[in-house]
Amino acid sequence: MSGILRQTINLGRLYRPTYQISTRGRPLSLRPASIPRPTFAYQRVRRYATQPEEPRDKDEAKDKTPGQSAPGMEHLYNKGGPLTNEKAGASESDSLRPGFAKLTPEEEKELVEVFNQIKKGMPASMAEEVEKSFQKIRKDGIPQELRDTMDEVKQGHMTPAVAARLWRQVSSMARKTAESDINEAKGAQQKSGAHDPGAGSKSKSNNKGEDKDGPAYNIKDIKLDMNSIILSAFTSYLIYRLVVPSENSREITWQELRNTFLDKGLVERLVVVNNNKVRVHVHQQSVQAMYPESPAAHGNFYYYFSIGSVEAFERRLDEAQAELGIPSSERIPVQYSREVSWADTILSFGPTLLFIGAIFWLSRRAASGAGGGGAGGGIFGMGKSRAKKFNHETDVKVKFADVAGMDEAKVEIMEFVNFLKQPERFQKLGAKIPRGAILSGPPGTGKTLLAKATAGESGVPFFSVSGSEFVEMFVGVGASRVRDLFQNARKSTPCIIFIDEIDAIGKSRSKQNFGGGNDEREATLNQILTEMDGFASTEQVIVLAGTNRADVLDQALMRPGRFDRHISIDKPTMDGRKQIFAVHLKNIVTKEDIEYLKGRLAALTPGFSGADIANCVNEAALIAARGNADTVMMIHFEQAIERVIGGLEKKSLVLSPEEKRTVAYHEAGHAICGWYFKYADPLLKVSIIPRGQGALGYAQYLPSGDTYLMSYLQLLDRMAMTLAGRVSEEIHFETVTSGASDDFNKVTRMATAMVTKWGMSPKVGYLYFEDDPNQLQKPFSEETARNIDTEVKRIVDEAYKQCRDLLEEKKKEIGIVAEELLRKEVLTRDDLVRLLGQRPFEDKGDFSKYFGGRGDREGPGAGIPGLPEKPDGPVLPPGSSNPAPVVFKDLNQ
Ligand SMILES: Nc1ncnc2c1ncn2[C@@H]1O[C@H](COP(=O)(O)OP(=O)(O)OP(=O)(O)O)[C@@H](O)[C@H]1O
Repeated sequence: MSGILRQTINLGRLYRPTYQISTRGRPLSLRPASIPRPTFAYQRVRRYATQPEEPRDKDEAKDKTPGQSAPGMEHLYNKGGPLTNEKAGASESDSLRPGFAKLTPEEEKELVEVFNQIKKGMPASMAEEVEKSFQKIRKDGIPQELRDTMDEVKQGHMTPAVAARLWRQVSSMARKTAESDINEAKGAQQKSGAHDPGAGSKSKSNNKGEDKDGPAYNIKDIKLDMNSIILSAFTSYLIYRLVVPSENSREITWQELRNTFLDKGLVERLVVVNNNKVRVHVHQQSVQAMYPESPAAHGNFYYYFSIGSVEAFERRLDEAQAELGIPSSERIPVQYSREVSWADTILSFGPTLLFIGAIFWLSRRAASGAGGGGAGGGIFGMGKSRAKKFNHETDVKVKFADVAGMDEAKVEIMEFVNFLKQPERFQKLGAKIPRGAILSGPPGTGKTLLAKATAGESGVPFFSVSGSEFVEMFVGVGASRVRDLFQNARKSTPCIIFIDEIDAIGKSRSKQNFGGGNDEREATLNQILTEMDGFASTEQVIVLAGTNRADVLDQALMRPGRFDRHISIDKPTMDGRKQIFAVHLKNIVTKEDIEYLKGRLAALTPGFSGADIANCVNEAALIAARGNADTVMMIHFEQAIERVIGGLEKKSLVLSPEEKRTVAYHEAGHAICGWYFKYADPLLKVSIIPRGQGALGYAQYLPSGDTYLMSYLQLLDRMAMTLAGRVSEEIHFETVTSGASDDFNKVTRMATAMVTKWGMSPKVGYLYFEDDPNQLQKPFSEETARNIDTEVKRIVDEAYKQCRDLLEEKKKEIGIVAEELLRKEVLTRDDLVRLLGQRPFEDKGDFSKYFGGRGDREGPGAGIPGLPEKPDGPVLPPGSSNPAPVVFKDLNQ
């Protein structure tokens, strides 16, 4: 603004008679020197510093006729030169719109350049539009207020507020231009309508923008008008040019400055910028009078020259002024300024700003995701639920018929299906349907399958998500995903949500806080609780959740109104396994008698989960395919089962003859005990081929059925049988090996359970002690501890004695079996019958049915549920601590 003021004052001064100027003082604000000066001295000021020098003689005046270029600067604005203004005719400036200012020649030139640039490769129609816009700017100029702001920017006052003003003015200009175009078009139309009555009637409807034939205008047209967009772009470009002023200045040399401006008194002041550049501010009116075509005659232009050092520049300037005879009081003012360009500042702060901006943006996005939920919330959609939606028509094809062997669970869950199918049946009696059910059970028992089948039967969409998918490192994301999931579910009611592994988030809050809380998990759990509470009782959203650890779940989840039902799904029974085999055998090509096959396989696979069975069947098919068999045969199934139980055969592991011998006698000891103890499980197979992890030998026993109770005698027989490997080593070798450690582990656990849980020790009594590893203090006294230790030892010793007695007695038989084992590596039940004769006890039930009915009956309740075929305690090589698969694991639970 101050620049503009100064200009007007200068303008006024230029036309004042010289005497006025010489007698009247100048405004104080402009010239700080208030020292009284003689008129002479004042006039000298005019001549050298603020006014063009008057021609000393007429000849000189002739040389300086207006319209001439500054000497030495002709190349800049000669005819056709870059700064000439030949195109801007006087007639065009006459047609300026009120409030508009014309473009300067160099602005116009830049426009031409930009236009030529963007026209390249542009479709003809669009180029035409651009051309039109260009002509419009040339003709109309730009609004004066915009020009003022641009001048302000030029003076170096570019603040965010000025930038915002600029932008507003540019857009307003674009809008006004578009509006004027529209008005012109309307006017033209109305004019033509005046001659044509038909068209006139149409023009009425035009006002409402409803004319179907002619162009209709409304506010949308203005917003999207091509001209306005291009106009905006052009003007923005001009502003850019102003902000980056390289094009609005020209470098000159000291000589040029002297000859062209300094000597002629055209220099108003000099500004030393950043100690390396001097900006020359000239008396614009004087320059305009002397060199009308010079770009310096316009407000937006200045010359500059570079300097090596400020001192050298000052010296030179002093010398020059001294030469010109300028008195020291009237010398050209020199200012010193330090300028940092707007763009440079932004660039230097750029990385920091970018970083701060990125963090701000990310946190905003995360917060919006966490807080707002809804679709697409969160950082990269983080707050969005990852639940997979299955469409009941296309994706969920599972029906209850595909879920075998869990009849009770099916009955329980059937109620949900009925509710989803016929809600009114329940509602009319005022019944509230359970909100959800927790399906708990060991891995692979078909919890997900059952949930899917529920959706398949009810014919509703099914949202499946795992509990761990709610857990993320960002706080609030879990809760947000829960919200999103339930929101989506509500949109597709009736539907079923299935949250697998809910223990990942639903752990008891008091338990998980032990040793440090987890607020994120707690917030997620709270959100689930809230969402489940939030259902209206008529809302048909059923939430099913699966877990292997129902015991760790928060009680709040289990209360009525949330997961009202608790459906426990155990590993399948013999009958269940048969049914599951039947389901999976449907897809297998086999010529075996399916009825017999599924029975035998079920008998062979006690303790298998549904997933194990599915895997076994698939494995059998793979083995058959590997052997190029046409159909899958019994042998393939047996190999598959063995592989699933014992692991892969380790053919690469070569044992020394001594080690092999030890393993053979160890396994023979187990086999003999299994054969001659009444309550031992019937032996199916014994092998000394290393398998799986660290197991050097392997004996497979087969419980005749699913057993739920174990007698003292049964347990004792089993323990004796487990110790048989070590006892056999003791009897047949000089020394013993480390291979029986896993056997001892099992025996100890079994004996401890007998004493502390099953009330089988008269000395300890009928007490139950929880063996919680997190318990810091034992729940019994020192004396009881001592008693437990003594009793455990007594029971193990008893089992040992029983085993030793038998093996001493059957030393010869052990030798026979061991030598045969060394020869054949694998012995089946038939081999044992051949070597030892019929087992002295009768086999019963499924065993006799599916394994030839040979042998004798086995002891009552020989099997333990879930622990059927037992890879016997392995014989480990010395130094190895890797135990064989745990056999009696369930006894401790
Ligand atoms: N009762 C069953 N009838 C038929 N197939 C079954 C049954 N149970 C399990 N399966 C088979 O096992 C596979 C895995 O079962 P599913 O995923 O339902 O187990 P899960 O209990 O959810 O396991 P996890 O607890 O590990 O999530 C099923 O796809 C199916 O092939």
